[in-house]
Amino acid sequence: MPGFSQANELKSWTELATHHKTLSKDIVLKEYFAKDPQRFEKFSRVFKNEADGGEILFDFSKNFLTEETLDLLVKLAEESGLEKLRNDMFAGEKINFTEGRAVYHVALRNTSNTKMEVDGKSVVDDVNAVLEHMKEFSEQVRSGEWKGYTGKKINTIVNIGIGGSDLGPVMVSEALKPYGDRNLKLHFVSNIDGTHIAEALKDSDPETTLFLVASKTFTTAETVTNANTAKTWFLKTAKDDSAIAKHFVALSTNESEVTKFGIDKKNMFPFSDWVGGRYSVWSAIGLSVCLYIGYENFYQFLAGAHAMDQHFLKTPLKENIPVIGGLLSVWYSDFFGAQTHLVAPFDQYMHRFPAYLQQLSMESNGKAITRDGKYVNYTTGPILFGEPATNAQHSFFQLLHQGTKLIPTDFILAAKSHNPVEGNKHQRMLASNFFAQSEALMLGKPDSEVKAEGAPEELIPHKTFLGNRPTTSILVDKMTPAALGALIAYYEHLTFTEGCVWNINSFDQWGVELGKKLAVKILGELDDGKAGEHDGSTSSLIEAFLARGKL
Ligand SMILES: O=P(O)(O)OC[C@H]1O[C@H](O)[C@H](O)[C@@H](O)[C@@H]1O
Repeated sequence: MPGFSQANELKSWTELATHHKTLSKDIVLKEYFAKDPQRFEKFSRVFKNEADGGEILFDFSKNFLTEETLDLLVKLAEESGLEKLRNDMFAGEKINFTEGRAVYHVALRNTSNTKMEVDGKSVVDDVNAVLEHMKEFSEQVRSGEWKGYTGKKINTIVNIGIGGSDLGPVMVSEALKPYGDRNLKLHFVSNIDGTHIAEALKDSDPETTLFLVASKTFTTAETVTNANTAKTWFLKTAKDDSAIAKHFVALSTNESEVTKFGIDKKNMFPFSDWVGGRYSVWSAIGLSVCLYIGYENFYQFLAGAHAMDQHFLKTPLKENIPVIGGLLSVWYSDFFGAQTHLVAPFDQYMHRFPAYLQQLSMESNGKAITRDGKYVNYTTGPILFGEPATNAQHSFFQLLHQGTKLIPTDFILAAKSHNPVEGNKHQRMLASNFFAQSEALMLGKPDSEVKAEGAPEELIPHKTFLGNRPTTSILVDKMTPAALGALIAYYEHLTFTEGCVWNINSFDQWGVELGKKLAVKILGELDDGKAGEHDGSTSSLIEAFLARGKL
């Protein structure tokens, strides 16, 4: 435990509160740029990705910060024990103390084969053995050497998993679609809503479909139910249980449940309990991605994340890109009263990125209890949301520009498009919006300008934009596997930094449990056809469902 309970007991927190009083009255971003021609240089950082030689430019200069702010925020990180907690994570210490586990997803992408241990035992060989198995298997499936039970090549992959066993694989395979094998059809089935599995099966042929049952625990009701439905569907045609081995593999930590389900141990891709669900795309859970983009690209994805890990581990805090991102988030949440964090990728392939980040951020830092068991005296994890731009501009950006809320926003763009159609015209239009949005959010539009344009007097307030809305712009060279790996790792370490300052355990998820238990109880009532003891609303709703939903 760190030497403090509540973050707002820290000296730097009090100093930040005093600093905030003056800065919040004074800061007008456009004026700060006018006053300081070096502002961009001071507050932007370039990440050099050793994995593929690419760069990612993080421009923090359109945020509410001065050199004093940054120094105080760095002091806050130091006082909160960020360096120790980070080093403990990289040393395999059990920093997820409520579950007695190490937090070691960084060991899954240890492409430099650095010594990494848990309980004094190296994990490097085990991690590499699973990667080797993934390589061999993905090459066999992609080449057609792996055959279905009637001797046909696999052309459809159905990943059955939910939460971290779904969001990472879907997001990454969508984001890296340009690297995908288009002869492989991918389906991701997560929802217990029968529609999800039914639609995937309608589109699949049992002779050529491979099911990946992805579940860390292998006890998640949705996944086990969907997997059993898939098995029944498959056996209806295949008839013989021995055919399962060619069509079902498991990605899990739970060997006994996997074998109980009927999947052979040799078709199981294991990982360890020190991999949290929302950090598991780097593990065997990423097999669908590996099958789709091929092992070399998957390995590059890991290497890009590893490069960001090394940056996070070794760079002084003031230059440390994810640390700055995390501290800014704390700054907005706890001193400016921001409730949200918007992430808008200017990249259609990244359309599931905000959904992925929602689990990463909100399952990690949606907590209110400090590491020593007290209720926090301040606000913690923001509500993260987002949609790809430019679409988002045409829906909810109105609220960003003229609403009453402060919404710290990240914009992400890759300079080089994978599809430079029409002589790159689309890309230039996309990029022009990326620049225009952050500029407009900062500059606003004063009433004098609206007036000068000849707007009628009564419309002037409606057409005026206050501006001074903060944004972080993230410019990637090209969205390669290594760049995406680094970008995800950036958000992971940003989330880590926030949780450390707030002194909460970012690595458990007890909050998900209650709903699951209640659902099991009510399922029994639905099976019996009668509502049990509930409040008036819940029993009436159950009765109404029973009356209307009869088959
Ligand atoms: O991979 P599984 O064990 O099936 O878990 C899937 C998901 O279920 C949960 O309820 C957790 O909140 C998630 O963190 C997890 O990713």
